[in-house]
Amino acid sequence: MYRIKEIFYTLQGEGSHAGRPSVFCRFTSCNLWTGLEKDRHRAICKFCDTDFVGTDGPGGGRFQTSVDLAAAVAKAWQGKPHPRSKPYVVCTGGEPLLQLDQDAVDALHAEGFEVAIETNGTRPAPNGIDWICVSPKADAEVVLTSGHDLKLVYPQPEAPPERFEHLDFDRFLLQPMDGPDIVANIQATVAYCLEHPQWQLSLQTHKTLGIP
Ligand SMILES: C[S@@+](CC[C@H](N)C(=O)[O-])C[C@H]1O[C@@H](n2cnc3c(N)ncnc32)[C@H](O)[C@@H]1O
Ligand SMILES: Nc1nc2[nH]cc(C(=O)O)c2c(=O)[nH]1
Ligand code: SF4
Ligand SMILES: [Mg+2]
Repeated sequence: MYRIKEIFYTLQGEGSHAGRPSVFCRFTSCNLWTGLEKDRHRAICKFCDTDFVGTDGPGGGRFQTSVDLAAAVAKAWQGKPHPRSKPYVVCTGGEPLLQLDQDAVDALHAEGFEVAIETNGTRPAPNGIDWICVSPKADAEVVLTSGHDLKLVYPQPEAPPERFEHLDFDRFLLQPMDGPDIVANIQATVAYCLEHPQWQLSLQTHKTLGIP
């Protein structure tokens, strides 16, 4: 059984696929925060911008089988078929790797999707995921040490970018931490990238665009 907060169609807002039409499948629950505001101060990850509690969002629910889940994702896709572009699903959360298993990846592929994931990197991934974005958190060990994007929210004083530079990723991105200090964080992120060109800026474009 898969517990899903919401399933929706939008543009990928962040990372190296920003702008790509995508179905977002947001898994309920995270291993680094309960998702409740009363617990935020003692969470391992304290800056989360997302509601991943429950199954009550648009398209959310409990899906008994991987085939049911993949069918719901396919139903959410609104793009016209094209020979050179597959439908694209981004599994996120919450922490998707608490639930996303080999069956679910295979069922999404069987529905014709290219499968992407946004993860905190603290759990191993099933085989065959087409695009892996790991976003490390200061106080949580990364076990998923290879993938496509390494997207670090910046600044996290206990997680400087140098700590991750040796990992096996195609791209290294810094994403300004949203919250009360967003203006200063954008400035600091731009300055860091200009000095360390192995890092590139990732903005959360969906927030500026006012889309989900
Ligand atoms: C909500 S998380 C869900 C996936 C997974 N749990 C993770 O942390 O990667 C999706 C993305 O949003 C980023 N994120 C969360 N809160 C943020 C914030 N306040 N500012 C910038 N990025 C944030 C995460 O680092 C991650 O890259
Ligand atoms: N448009 C859009 N792009 C995103 N990229 C990663 C997101 C996430 O919450 O994982 C996200 C999101 O919530 N919306
Ligand atoms: S690991 Fe991801 S989902 Fe969990 S609290 Fe942090 S940003 Fe939110
Ligand atoms: Mg988000």
